[in-house]
Amino acid sequence: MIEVENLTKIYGSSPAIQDVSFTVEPGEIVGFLGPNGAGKTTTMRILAGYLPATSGTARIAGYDVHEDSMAVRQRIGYLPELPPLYPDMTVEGFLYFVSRIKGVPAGDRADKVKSAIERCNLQEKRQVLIRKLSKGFRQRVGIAQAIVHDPPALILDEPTVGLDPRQIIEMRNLIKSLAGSHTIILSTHILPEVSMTCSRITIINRGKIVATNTPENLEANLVGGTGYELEIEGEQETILERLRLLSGVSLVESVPVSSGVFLPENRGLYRVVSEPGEEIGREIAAALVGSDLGLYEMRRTRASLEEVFLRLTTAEKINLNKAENEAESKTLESSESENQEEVPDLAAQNQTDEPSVIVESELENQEEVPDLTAQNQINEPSVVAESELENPEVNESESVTEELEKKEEEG
Ligand SMILES: Nc1ncnc2c1ncn2[C@@H]1O[C@H](COP(=O)(O)OP(=O)(O)OP(=O)(O)O)[C@@H](O)[C@H]1O
Repeated sequence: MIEVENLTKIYGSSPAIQDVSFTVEPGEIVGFLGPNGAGKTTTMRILAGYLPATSGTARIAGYDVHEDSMAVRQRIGYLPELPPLYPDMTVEGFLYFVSRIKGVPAGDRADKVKSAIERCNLQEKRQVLIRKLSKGFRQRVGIAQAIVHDPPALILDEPTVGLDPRQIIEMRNLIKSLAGSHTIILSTHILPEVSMTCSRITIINRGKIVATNTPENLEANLVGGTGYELEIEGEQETILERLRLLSGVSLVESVPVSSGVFLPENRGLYRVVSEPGEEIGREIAAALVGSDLGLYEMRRTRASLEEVFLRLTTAEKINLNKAENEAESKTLESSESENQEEVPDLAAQNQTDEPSVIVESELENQEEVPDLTAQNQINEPSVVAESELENPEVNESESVTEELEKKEEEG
């Protein structure tokens, strides 16, 4: 449904995104995750047809976002970081307005608006002026305007930004409820956002895709092998020796006991990591249970998604061993190149041999087209005067008034 290939955008001489490639399958929610300034908004705006790429292609439902921008806009709902709301309209009035400029036939508008209001749980705010709504409700109106024409694809840029924890949960549930019937790409810099809502994650850092996978696979792949933490009674050297003899084992070490944790005499903590792809749980248990060594605890460990994200976006070394971590934090001045070696090159698949990059001389003027007025241009060019495109803020109230007057005339 969404296919992005080698997308590059250069502002001046600085690339905001470089050779970005990913796909979103029909009905899927993909999280586009990255730290501030990684290039998420740039990518979202290119996908929504509001910003031309310097090179590369993006297609939605088979239509090129640049070449077939009108066809694309009819098939997407876009929630920008700052939703384009008209504060002097009521929720319902605004959604009617949007449905009309998005080309919903007059006879279908009432049903579409009602459905968007219900899906976004806005019934009680139907007649309330948008400027009187809380941030959370405004955000819901932002989603409602994105889905009111029932587009197959949704592009949501930081949909929970500025919401309180309860509103965030509501917003996540709303987004999840839209999956299946819509294909969704959701950008965020908040990790729990993607792990709770998305079936797949694409991680972007400094304008480049560094990983794309399910949350589970990201966790598993990055660690390489599977880790186990063990509490064993016996002589340390004997234990280490026996564990090292097991096949498929890449690392065996003793783990210092954290302060505040008490272990009886002659008992210690150990960590065993398998070779990539090896499953060694059975062998460990078989080697210890019934032997002269006492196995008191055995726990499988994995890197958390948070560790994966940090590793991919800061090139920090994942180290599951707390003691090593503490020691290492003192000597974190390890060279950048060393760190880079430790980050798996998951992005390699996205890189071409000859990245073609065209520097644009003129940057901003072709991009700052506001959402609603741009839609107007497509479907009903007469609704918004050209001057509004140049100065949307000044003319916003004018166009709203015009719209309200028209609505009054209509009925
Ligand atoms: N209009 C612009 N002109 C010049 N540089 C820009 C422009 N918009 C974005 N950039 C730069 O491009 C890079 C990517 O910005 P972008 O807004 O896409 O990142 P982001 O991941 O959405 O960040 P955030 O999470 O902070 O919103 C940043 O370095 C930013 O400073």
